[in-house]
Amino acid sequence: MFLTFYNSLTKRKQPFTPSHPGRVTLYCCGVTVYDDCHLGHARSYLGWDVLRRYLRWRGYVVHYVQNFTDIDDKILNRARAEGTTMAAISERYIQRYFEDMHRLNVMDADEYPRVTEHIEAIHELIGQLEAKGYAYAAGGDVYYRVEQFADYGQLSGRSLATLQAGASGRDLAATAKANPADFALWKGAKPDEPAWDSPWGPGRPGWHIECSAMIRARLGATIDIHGGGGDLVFPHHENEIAQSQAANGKPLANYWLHNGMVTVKGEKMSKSLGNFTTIRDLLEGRWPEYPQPVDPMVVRLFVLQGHYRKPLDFTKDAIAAAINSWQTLKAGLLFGDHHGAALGWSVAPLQSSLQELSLDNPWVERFQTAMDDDLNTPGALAVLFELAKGLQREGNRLVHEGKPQSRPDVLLQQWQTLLHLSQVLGFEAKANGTAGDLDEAAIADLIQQRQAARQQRDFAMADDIRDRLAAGGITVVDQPDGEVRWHWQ
Ligand SMILES: Nc1ncnc2c1ncn2[C@@H]1O[C@H](COP(=O)(O)OP(=O)(O)OP(=O)(O)O)[C@@H](O)[C@H]1O
Ligand SMILES: [Zn+2]
Repeated sequence: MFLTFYNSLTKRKQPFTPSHPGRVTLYCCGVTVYDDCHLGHARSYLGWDVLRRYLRWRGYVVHYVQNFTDIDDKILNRARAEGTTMAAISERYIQRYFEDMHRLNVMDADEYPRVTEHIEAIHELIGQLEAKGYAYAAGGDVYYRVEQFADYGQLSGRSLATLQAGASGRDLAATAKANPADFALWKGAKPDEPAWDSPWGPGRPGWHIECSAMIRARLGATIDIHGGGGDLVFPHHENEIAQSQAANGKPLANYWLHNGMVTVKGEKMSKSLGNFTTIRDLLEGRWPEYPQPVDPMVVRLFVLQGHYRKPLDFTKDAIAAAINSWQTLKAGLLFGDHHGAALGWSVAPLQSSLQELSLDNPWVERFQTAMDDDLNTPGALAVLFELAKGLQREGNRLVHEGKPQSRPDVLLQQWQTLLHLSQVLGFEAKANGTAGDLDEAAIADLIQQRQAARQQRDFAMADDIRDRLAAGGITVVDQPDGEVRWHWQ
């Protein structure tokens, strides 16, 4: 079995071979830090988190770098609106980025370079491009001369001729560009804007140059994998390639991976369209469609139930389905906590390492086959759900019939397999203390409210309360005699 990725550069699935055996260099474009992250961002970084976890699980040492764009018009506008500095805005949203990602159990990157820390490296790169004839200064700006780079369009498939035909005369008139397809490497300072000194006069870097400079500074000329959202293919990634390859004389990345968009009614979720839901609003019960706290693992499940390259529509139904699925998976993950003692297990949950799990374990094999196939997380999750459902059935037998069908050691192995494989996808269940957890008084209260709603034939309200209980891990069972029982899932 070998690992394959769909490479956007070659437009086909390819076996993965890193430049140095056993080691992987990975760079993913990071956020522009002017506001809270929405679910589109969550998808992107959850996706790369799983890529990274999976590479590690496959035995690679991964060096993962993700930038923060901390120089940008949007940050500047926000700073102006709040009467503060770009640095203060960036700092705030970098901290909030970490809070959000930690809640989603996204592992920290090895390095988080910022543009403001790489001004020198950017100057050096622009200087080299200029010396090689790929860049020219004009009107206080510096532009990349696209015509000079024969491979322009290799990633996006857009030819220079089409780009030129599509560019309006206005583009050219508004700047000092020689050709409408050229793009800014350095933007001359405008009055009242933060500016950095440079050999071309004061100003600030264009957007694309930052990634080329940071990749070279932190990871070298050629990296194994470059990731980012599909919306970045053109112009951002095309321009990264043009800059890096022209300056270094080597390819920028051997594999390009792009995630599909989170959409709302078919449109990309984005700040500019105003159709976004932030991660924290969803987790903290402020999404009007589902005004209850959502477990961060539900977000992870919502994302991973789709293949990373496909669009993913954010709807109430999709979240409700993920809530249900998480209850199943969580019950499986907590099987040992709930039933281990009754089964006479003495082994602490994660004591056995993966190596100790039998290699011909069919679940591990199926999981790996799915993930090796361009990170087929829906396929991998199907394996986890099969395990979780089997354990849940056995838990019920144990509770209701006094003993399970399978031997306790077989169940132990299944449970440990489930824990291990879930961790590869970043799923962890806590027995207590998750956002949705309720204490017994609150449960009794909600059950009473549900009964009252049912008596008033307000079934929508009754269902909402049952969902709220389910989100807290409680199953409500209506007895034929009208009694209501509940149990932890
Ligand atoms: N709706 C989305 N679905 C999936 N990925 C997204 C979505 N929106 C942004 N991303 C990805 O998140 C990463 C960070 O994006 P960035 O900070 O540039 O946001 P953006 O695209 O400007 O978003 P917005 O337009 O909402 O501000 C990029 O890789 C981008 O492709
Ligand atoms: Zn980038």
